[in-house]
Amino acid sequence: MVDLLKNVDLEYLLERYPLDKEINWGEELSLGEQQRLGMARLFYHRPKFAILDECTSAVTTDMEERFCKKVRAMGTSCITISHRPALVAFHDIVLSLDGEGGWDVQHRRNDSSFSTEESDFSSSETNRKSDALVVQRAFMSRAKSNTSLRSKEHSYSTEVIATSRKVEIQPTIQKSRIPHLHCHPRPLPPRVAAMLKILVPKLLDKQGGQLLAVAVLVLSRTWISDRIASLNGTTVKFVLEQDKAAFIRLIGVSILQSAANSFVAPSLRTLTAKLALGWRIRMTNHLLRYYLKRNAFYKVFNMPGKSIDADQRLTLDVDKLTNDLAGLVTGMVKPLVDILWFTWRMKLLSGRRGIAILYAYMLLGLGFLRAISPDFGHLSGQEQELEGTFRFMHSRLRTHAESIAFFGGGSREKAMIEAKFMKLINHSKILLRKQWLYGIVDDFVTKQLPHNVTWGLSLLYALEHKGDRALTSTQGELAHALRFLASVVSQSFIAFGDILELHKKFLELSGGINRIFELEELLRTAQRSTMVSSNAMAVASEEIISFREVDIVTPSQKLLASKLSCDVVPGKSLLLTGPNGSGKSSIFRVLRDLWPTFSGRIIKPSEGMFHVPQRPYTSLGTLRDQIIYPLSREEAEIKVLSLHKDGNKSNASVLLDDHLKTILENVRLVYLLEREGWDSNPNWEDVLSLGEQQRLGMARLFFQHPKFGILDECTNATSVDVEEHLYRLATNMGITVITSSQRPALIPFHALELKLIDGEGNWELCKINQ
Ligand SMILES: Nc1ncnc2c1ncn2[C@@H]1O[C@H](COP(=O)(O)OP(=O)(O)OP(=O)(O)O)[C@@H](O)[C@H]1O
Repeated sequence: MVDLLKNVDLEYLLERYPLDKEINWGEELSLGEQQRLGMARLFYHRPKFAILDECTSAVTTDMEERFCKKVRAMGTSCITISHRPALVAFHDIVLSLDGEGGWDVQHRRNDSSFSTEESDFSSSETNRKSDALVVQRAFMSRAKSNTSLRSKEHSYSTEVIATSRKVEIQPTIQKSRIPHLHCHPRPLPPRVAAMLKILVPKLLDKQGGQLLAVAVLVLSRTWISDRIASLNGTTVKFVLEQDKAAFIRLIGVSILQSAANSFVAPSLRTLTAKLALGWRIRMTNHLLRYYLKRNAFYKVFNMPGKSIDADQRLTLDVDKLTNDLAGLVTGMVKPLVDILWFTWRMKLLSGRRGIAILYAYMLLGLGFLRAISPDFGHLSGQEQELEGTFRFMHSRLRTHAESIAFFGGGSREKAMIEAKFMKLINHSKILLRKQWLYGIVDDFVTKQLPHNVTWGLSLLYALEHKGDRALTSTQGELAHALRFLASVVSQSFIAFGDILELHKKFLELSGGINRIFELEELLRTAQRSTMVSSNAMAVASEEIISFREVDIVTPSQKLLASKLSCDVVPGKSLLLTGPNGSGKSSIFRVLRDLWPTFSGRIIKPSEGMFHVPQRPYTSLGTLRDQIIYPLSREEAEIKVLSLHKDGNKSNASVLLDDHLKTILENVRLVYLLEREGWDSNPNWEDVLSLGEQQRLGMARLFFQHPKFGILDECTNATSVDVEEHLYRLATNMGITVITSSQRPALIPFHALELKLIDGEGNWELCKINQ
């Protein structure tokens, strides 16, 4: 393993992460590091044939050539998909496709030149064909003269104008830095208070009305239960007295009561569901307000050493919590009302002694059950977390379906998904077992044993009852009273059971509340976490992007660039170079406030800066939405109107589409418009190639037309000529760019080069002399 990592220059990962540690590699490794890991995988498997699909586009050309040599030495035959002419030297056949059905195969001759076997390229019929021809020529000229491109690349000289102080690795200093997102978890009571503030901000609103209606319905249900209990006793009395007329009257009353009861129960259920829905809206809106502000979602997902399943918490957990809470309102009000009502009834029937016996039993039972109850809150919190991990495994599979399918990784993924599923199931089984055992004791104490208490109380009542037992009327009265007493006692015990149940529900709820409010607290902290040290500050200026003595530090506290200082003024673009993992994208993350600044000063425009990231992103929506992202159509129309200084809103839509069409022509994607039209809505990530997605990224830049463009290797899947064309366009439009790239062909478009030397803090700023 160590040798494999050495082969791809990743041995430093062993110092950072022990071999057996599970981390979120996708988030913690740079794209180049991930691609090198991919090559390590290839060297490990040593296959006879390998298909390499632009899998080294983010590593330097030198390293790519080194990999090709090693693959050859292993005796592996490759089919390589690439835009880099340098790789032709390692292949015997070149197949070029023009995307219009045309293709061309060239074979290597003995003298290393290539002969065309079959060609379908006619004199440029379409733009795409002419593009393909340019690419093909670039490949062939590279094959003929392997050095010609290099000599072109090296026709620029650089002059060092600033450099970092020599940085030695100082683990103790790095350890003492403050983590990127850090907050102290609060105890449960303040979290409950915060939740109540969100859910019930005032009593007199729609939700307050619903809450009141629930309380009224619960009261009426208790009253109806009491009446039914009383009727129960009265039936026996009338049966004993054989009073037919009274009996029929009683049946009439009973039917009316049953009808009322039928109305109350479903209404209560519906109102409770409405209450839950209302609370879900409030809670979700509250969380979304922080989640999608100032990129808090990024900070939460990129916490070092801790993975927060925010998606699960925002969706299923909030739903469960609000449903449980609404259920708790009836669950809490009902037993409390019941217990008060029936206590009063008990007092009338059996006096203080009866109540004392009843309460003594209840308190003892409650104490006993509390003592033996497992920590259901923690257990159900854990269950929700495991549920979240299981879902996450499936959503990862969906996101990376194509790569996994190419690797044939189905069975490995199955094993991993099954492992997570088993963990969830085992936990659920433990929880079920604990619930079952607790349920037995709970049932015995709250439902079974109370029968004996009822008997005891009935005996007490009968002993104290005065009257002639021989008389039928006395017997009837006694029978009525005893049945009523039995009903009252049993209702009291049901209420008592519900109160004990509440304890269990509270415990379970506390797990949900803790999960949601842990996220809420992190999101709030993320709003404030941009500047960490008191020395650090950000200043807005329209004309410059400047780093003054800024430390670039990863979330896992590794120093990448020490006291970085450099200025980018309009017209003087900056090229950022350095080996994979040296911190090029990290500088952009700090610039965009995704990672906090620990020291120094960053000066940047408050607007007029547009980032095109390394990994392309396609949003949901039409082709139009892709180009204008992140603006909405209305905002884009306003932008175009102001661009054309046209106040006529009815023209906006046509003007916008014309403008976007020109941009598509510029990035050579107009065939997408012909193929898909303006309004189709496919899943763009699936229907566009990586290079097409990258060109769309550049189309976004041209639409935004900012003063500064931050381009993070966002054209490395396009051919060199297209890349040069795109940069020429940006320069002509007056966009000053800060580019992270491994491609020397981009040097002419920049005035400065910032070299990150080793990813250990050292850097060098050079002036490019054209
Ligand atoms: N979220 C993170 N948590 C911890 N470490 C990270 C995180 N993101 C990146 N890193 C580490 O920081 C270092 C710099 O990463 P960065 O993405 O800036 O590299 P890069 O120079 O842009 O590389 P490439 O050329 O491969 O794109 C890498 O070693 C990477 O492993």
